[in-house]
Amino acid sequence: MKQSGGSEDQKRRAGERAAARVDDGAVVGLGTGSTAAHAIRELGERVDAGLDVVGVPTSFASRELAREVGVPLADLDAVDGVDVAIDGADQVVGVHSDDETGAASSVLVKGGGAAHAREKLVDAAADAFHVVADPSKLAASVSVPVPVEVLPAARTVVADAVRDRGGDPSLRRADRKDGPVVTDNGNLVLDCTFDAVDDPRALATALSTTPGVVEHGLFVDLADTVHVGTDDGVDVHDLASERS
Ligand SMILES: O=C[C@H](O)[C@H](O)[C@H](O)COP(=O)(O)O
Repeated sequence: MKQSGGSEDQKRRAGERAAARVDDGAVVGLGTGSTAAHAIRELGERVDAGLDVVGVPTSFASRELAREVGVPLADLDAVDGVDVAIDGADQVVGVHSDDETGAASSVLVKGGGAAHAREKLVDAAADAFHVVADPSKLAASVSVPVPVEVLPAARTVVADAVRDRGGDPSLRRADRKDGPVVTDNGNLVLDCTFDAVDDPRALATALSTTPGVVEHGLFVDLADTVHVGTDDGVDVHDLASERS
């Protein structure tokens, strides 16, 4: 499921640039995935150099990495708010590296690592949500499967509901375990392929209102800034200012 055509250097540039924007004293949402990991490592370096931050992890993996690099941690319900979240994406729709189209709105597809439920919770709670990506993630429309985390007992009824909307749900299987991927929350993931997603907002609402769905991977208009690491720098798309 997890694929990215981007290079590690591109991801590192994006992650480091976003981490460089974190102010002293901030509560920081720590995203999941290989690109967000670069931001967490950079935050660790900055903590070593004296930066005072508290990280709110979005997954077992981001918690482990933050512990390893020395970023102090707190749970979401133990902080007064989240100042900034830094997170990756499997696809960033509506932002183009050549600025062919405006970036007044954006849709992210997340959940390639099955972390999207906690990611959405933390990213949406943040005053500023910085996405970190490489150019391979940019797309004109949603063209990757949409991950849907479901209660285990709901997998067949949610799969039926997805089919009713023209989607093709597939239970995510584990790589090195027989059976399905089980999320950090003890749930299952349906990867839902749609031929065309003409109205991502409508699909997001439909999925959110389907009983048994814990969370889906469509993040509509949540991102404030997208940092796209390139071969020689970082393209920064400030969506918040373009929306206002
Ligand atoms: O569940 C995982 C997350 O949504 C990740 O942020 C997303 O899959 C992107 O990961 P990566 O930066 O490794 O491509």
